[in-house]
Amino acid sequence: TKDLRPQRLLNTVQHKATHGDPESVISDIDHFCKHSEQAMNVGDEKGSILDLVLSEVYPSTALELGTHCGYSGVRIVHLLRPGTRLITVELNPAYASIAQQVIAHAGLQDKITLEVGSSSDLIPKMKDHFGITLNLVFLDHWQDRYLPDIKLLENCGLLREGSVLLADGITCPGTPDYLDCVRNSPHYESHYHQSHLEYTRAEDGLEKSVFLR
Ligand SMILES: Cc1ncccc1-c1cc(O)c2nc[nH]c(=O)c2c1
Repeated sequence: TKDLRPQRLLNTVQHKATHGDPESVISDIDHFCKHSEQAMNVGDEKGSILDLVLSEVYPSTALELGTHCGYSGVRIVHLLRPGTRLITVELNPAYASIAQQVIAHAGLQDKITLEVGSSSDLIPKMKDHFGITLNLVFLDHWQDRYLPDIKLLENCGLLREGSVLLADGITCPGTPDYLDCVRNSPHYESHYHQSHLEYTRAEDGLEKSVFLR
């Protein structure tokens, strides 16, 4: 049966959040997820760590893997300089449709390119299509894809010295093979920001890894 939570989340954003106001979209989604039902967005606690890393990196081009309902995409673009472009990739067309409407409600549709499809298909097309290297990659799609996708990003020449990878779900659901790589490879400098699984008391955190080339 179709998961109706994303539609209910969109309804609450469209009825409660102020059109064109990203902060009200973010706080409305947090309120909905805290008081109504669980969702797979990064949430307010880990979201503050995302904000902190973003303010340090201040990327001009960013890639997000795993759009879900658009919460973190809105959070990322809202903080960045006007010329910044975010490419966000979502495999599930139903989620992508919800996210597109959430992003539009926040008034950020001109700054966010939403690509529907698998990261492994879309990443190889990014160099030609966008002709850029990425300052920031936010990994929030599926933990089994984190490691293969960063290898793909490296091989496609999309990372440069200083590119920052920020990965969600490090402890819950957990990404052991990815962690082993970024923490032990000489090509990455890694740091774990401990936090909690969105809207719960379970431990989780974000891993920030700088690509050293
Ligand atoms: C929903 C949930 N319940 C219990 C444990 C973890 C999760 C959970 C939370 C997230 O933020 C996720 N983000 C991207 N991809 C995921 O698979 C995912 C899973």
